[in-house]
Amino acid sequence: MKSLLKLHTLTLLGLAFVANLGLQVYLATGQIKTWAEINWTDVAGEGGSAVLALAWLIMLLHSRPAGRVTRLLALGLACVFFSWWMDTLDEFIQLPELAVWDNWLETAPMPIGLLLLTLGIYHLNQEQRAISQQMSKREKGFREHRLFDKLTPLGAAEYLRQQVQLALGHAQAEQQPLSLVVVDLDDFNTINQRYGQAEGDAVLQAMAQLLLLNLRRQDLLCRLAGDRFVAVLPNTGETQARMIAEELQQAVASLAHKTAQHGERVHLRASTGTVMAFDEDAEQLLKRLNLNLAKTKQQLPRCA
Ligand SMILES: Nc1nc2c(ncn2[C@@H]2O[C@H](COP(=O)(O)OP(=O)(O)OP(=O)(O)O)[C@@H](O)[C@H]2O)c(=O)[nH]1
Repeated sequence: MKSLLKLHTLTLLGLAFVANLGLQVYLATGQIKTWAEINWTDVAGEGGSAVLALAWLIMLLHSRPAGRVTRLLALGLACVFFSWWMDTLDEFIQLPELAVWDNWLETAPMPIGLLLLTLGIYHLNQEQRAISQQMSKREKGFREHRLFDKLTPLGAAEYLRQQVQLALGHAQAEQQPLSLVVVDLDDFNTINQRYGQAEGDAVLQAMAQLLLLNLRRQDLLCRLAGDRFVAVLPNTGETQARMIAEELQQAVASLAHKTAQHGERVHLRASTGTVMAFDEDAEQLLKRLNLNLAKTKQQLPRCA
């Protein structure tokens, strides 16, 4: 309540001043009614409405940040309150028969207040729409964020599937070849075991950077899972894809990654696989790519 008073002192003081001014004008020009002359049903109806309008105003000021919408709604409610307040006052104070100005004081603020409230609600509606748009953008951003790998700056498996599907569409439309290359570290598990998970993470991050450096601008690199990376190569036939795979394999073997703890060189080796797209969907193409890699892996001598 204290903070509410601090923030909206002027509004509330202004309203208290105007309400008091109305009371003083009525007291100066009229006469206080006797108990018997007071219509208590009117007092309850008009006074109750005034109290409610004041309660709405306080709740509004308490819950909304300062700004145009709050100003319009607050002013509107203040006018409505004032109108009902003056209405209530004349239940207690008898004004001269000939006075007409009191009608203006009671009636005029009401339509002005309702007009301001309408304007306020209109702008509130606009404000809500803008907020909803912002929220849905954020939600989309969040959903897309989930498509990206947390360790490397690369797209993750779902993103890869989506991009392969798109690339297949483009390749078909442009009658151009499309190939995929998979690069998978050999015995990566041993690196984790020997140097720890954190060092394993560092190796995967270095791998991502290294592969990116060795690919062309038009290629897209994603992390399919664990130590498995897939590059989507547009406008690339099988022979060229094999050459790129070979280069990537050599780059991995030449990488002199040093451990963070003792600066020890970690010797890396990778197996690769390639596929060129035919008349198939992303799922089938990736399956073929994984099978191709599995065949290569089978031929590897197993490390102890
Ligand atoms: N440090 C680290 N390890 C991971 C991450 N994701 C998966 N791994 C580990 O990577 C290892 C992958 O094991 P495997 O699929 O057997 O691969 P590999 O040891 O390279 O064996 P081959 O591929 O057959 O040569 C598992 O031990 C996983 O726990 C990660 O984000 N960080």
